[in-house]
Amino acid sequence: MMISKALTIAGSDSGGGAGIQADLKTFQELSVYGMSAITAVTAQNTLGVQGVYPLTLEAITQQLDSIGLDLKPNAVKTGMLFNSDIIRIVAKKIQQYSWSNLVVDPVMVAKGGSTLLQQEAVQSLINHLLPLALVTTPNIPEAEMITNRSITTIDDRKEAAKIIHAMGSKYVVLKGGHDTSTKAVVDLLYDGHEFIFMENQRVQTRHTHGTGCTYSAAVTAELAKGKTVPEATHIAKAFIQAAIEDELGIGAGHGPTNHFAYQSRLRGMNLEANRQ
Ligand SMILES: Nc1ncnc2c1ncn2[C@@H]1O[C@H](COP(=O)(O)OP(=O)(O)O)[C@@H](O)[C@H]1O
Ligand SMILES: Cc1ncc(COP(=O)(O)O)c(N)n1
Repeated sequence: MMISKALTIAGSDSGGGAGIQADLKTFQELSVYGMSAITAVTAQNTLGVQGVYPLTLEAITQQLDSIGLDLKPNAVKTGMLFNSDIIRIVAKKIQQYSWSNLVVDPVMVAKGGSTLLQQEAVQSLINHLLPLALVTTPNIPEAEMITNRSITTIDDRKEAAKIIHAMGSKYVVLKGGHDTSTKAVVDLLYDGHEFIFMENQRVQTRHTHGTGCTYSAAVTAELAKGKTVPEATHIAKAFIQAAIEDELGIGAGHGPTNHFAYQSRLRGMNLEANRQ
């Protein structure tokens, strides 16, 4: 059996809703073999981030070498990278091992406000990582940081997507979760030529911890299986919508999304179809 393989290079979330844990759960649900290189350990739960412990460059390099010298990921994603030294070493290893299908989720700030990428590292992300990206998936505040512009209108979003594309990312998904002014949640996909709007009903919930990680992991899993970027982002949007809608209600704060939901629904539909 030939199984598709995906690698996540990101931070660990002890609460299990975001970071490495969200990525591996998503890979598994989408039938992709998951691998991980951990950049930082966070002490985190649904109430917030209690501690951030970046790993040494040696530990990060060794994990990437262990994977690069043996296992060949079909797609790779980056999440929390924390500082510019980590970004530089990650970019170097991605090039050294010729890893393609790179999804860059430019994680900067946790939902509760804790810093997951130091301010001075944004320029390193632009210089070293975006030129390697097949897809970059900023939310609105991240796109504002990368482009140094404020984003309020749809035209602002389009302009920001163009700027990020010009920085070297072949596709840009500017996610719309942070724009609460409309009933729909609209993600904007840009390929350098045209804009595709991907839209779903906004779910009224506080349980959105790890939505960005889960979404970009789903894109990565589908790319690993050979899907195109428009196909992968379409499936990822359905995956995250199901994960937010079927909430688990875990924890006293901003709970995790439901990584089981997408497959449970598909199984349900298959059962229905078999009954007819
Ligand atoms: N309340 C919601 N209802 C439905 N989809 C959402 C909701 N919040 C976020 N999403 C979707 O989840 C993904 C992550 O969105 P976003 O919140 O913008 O990013 P991040 O989690 O990185 O801050 C996007 O595909 C977005 O459309
Ligand atoms: C280790 C880690 N990585 C990323 C996030 C961002 O989470 P979100 O996907 O909700 O923006 C997080 N809270 N913790």
